[in-house]
Amino acid sequence: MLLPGDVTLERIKEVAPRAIVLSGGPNSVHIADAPQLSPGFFEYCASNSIPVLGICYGMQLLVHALGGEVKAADGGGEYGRMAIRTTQASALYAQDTEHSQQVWMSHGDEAVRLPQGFCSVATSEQGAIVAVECAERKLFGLQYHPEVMHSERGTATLRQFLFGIAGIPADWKIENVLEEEMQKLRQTVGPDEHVICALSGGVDSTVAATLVHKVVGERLHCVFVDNGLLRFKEAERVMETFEQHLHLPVTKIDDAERMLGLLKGLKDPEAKRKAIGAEFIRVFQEFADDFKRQHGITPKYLVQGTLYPDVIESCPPPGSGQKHSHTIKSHHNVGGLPKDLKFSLIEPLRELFKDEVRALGRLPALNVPETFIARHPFPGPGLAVRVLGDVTEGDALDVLRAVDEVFIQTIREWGLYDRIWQAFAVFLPVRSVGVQGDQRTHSHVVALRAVTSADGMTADWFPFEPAFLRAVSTRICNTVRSVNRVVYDVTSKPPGTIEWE
Ligand SMILES: Nc1ncnc2c1ncn2[C@@H]1O[C@H](COP(=O)(O)OP(=O)(O)OP(=O)(O)O)[C@@H](O)[C@H]1O
Ligand SMILES: O=c1[nH]c(=O)c2[nH+]cn([C@@H]3O[C@H](COP(=O)(O)O)[C@@H](O)[C@H]3O)c2[nH]1
Ligand SMILES: NC(=O)CC[C@H](N)C(=O)O
Ligand SMILES: [Mg+2]
Repeated sequence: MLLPGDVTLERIKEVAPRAIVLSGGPNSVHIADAPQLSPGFFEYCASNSIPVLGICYGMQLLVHALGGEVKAADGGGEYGRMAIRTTQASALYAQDTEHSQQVWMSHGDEAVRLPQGFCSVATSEQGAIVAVECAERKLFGLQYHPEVMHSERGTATLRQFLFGIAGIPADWKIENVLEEEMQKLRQTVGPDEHVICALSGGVDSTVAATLVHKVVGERLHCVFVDNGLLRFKEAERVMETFEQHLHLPVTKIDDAERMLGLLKGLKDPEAKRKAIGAEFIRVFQEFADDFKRQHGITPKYLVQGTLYPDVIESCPPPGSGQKHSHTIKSHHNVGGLPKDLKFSLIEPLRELFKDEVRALGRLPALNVPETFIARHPFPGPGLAVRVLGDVTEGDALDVLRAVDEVFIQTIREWGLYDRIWQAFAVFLPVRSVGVQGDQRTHSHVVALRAVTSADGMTADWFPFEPAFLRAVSTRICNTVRSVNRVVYDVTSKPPGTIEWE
């Protein structure tokens, strides 16, 4: 169960957890209204023998609250890949002292002095204390992020905490999620009510639509929006794939002209995201109004394939109690929704991560075709977050479509598509000088990005062979004549994000 950072001890007692994980967060323990542990927290955990694991900010909070010292790191912090090694036997690492691994970091503060009874059990390459414990009181802290796939032994460490130290049974199953979500739907949607599904051709909305269809049948109406921000021939390809593989009725709505009109002159990434989110909803609203005119009934519900990362990165919804998290970017389907939304949202995947959604879709009960499941994610705001600045300026969208197509086709030809989480091109608002056919050119620069990830929360750049990069760059400059320079993005997340805006 997820509880907000300012949860009261009374609420924790009601929930009666068998273990507590204190998560990371953007704050520093020294900031006046940073989240704190409620009075009596440690006494409650000790008297009920509840193990506590603090991760990143959570570890800093444990150290600070129990009398240790946390300071801004001298070297500026650690972001992305870092090597760590254990320094002594510990419960958290199951007494394994020969333990070194690559982990993912994202912090500017560090513990420099530990509370009484605690010891440091691992340090980073840069010398930071990165794992601490007071095994006797079952208190543990990790400065790095064991929950992300790029932390090599992170899952093993979490398993040791939950199943070894806390003794919790491992009984979470994706089959149960399917059953629970279908049950919720049966209770929510009345027998004569109609439902619209925002369907993009991506993994999430396809799995969501298939799940909802199992419950509401032909009262589900899928809407695919061509917002003018799709990739090369994407609208045709998506409609064709739907027809061949997914036997659900889908209406395609062409909204390109209106969407691009709204984006004209917008440069700020958040302004663009908000405009796109609002326009998506306007299209669904118009579809609902048309439906009412034709059938005399207004669809009340809107299904979206929203995932938990979309919620984490977007503006925390009012009333969610998550006042301590930062808006990284407003995903069009969460933070980009207008305030006067007339639909009730149905988001069966809202608490899941992409790897879990893929597992859900592959369950025999849903049996979503692999062509949807294996697709790279593509964001709803589409190429608008890949053309930096005003997307309507010049030929940016067309150039980007052409480059992206060459990049993806080359990846497929080299047999790399399934080894990459997501790959795409970015149009930069700069020009560079080149020479082609002995002539001077002053042309576009594009960046290529390809990353590995499990859930989009963290990512690493994909290590293409030099021969691939050489081939793809030559092919791009030869076929897309207005591009004379190609660069490859070698930034992990953090410190970057996957998309550039
Ligand atoms: N072009 C579109 N038309 C209709 N709905 C869309 C469109 N693009 C996005 N959406 C809605 O917004 C949601 C979030 O988009 P997102 O890209 O995260 O998910 P997805 O497209 O379903 O899956 P993926 O992440 O694999 O691309 C979708 O699940 C869908 O409900
Ligand atoms: O539907 C979406 N609407 C959005 O507004 C949005 N923004 C980012 N993304 C996708 O989310 C994942 C993480 O992206 P970032 O590292 O760029 O935040 C990556 O897979 C991104 O492509 C979005 N998907
Ligand atoms: N990821 C985190 O929890 C970061 C904690 C804190 N904001 C820091 O930068 O050190
Ligand atoms: Mg998508």
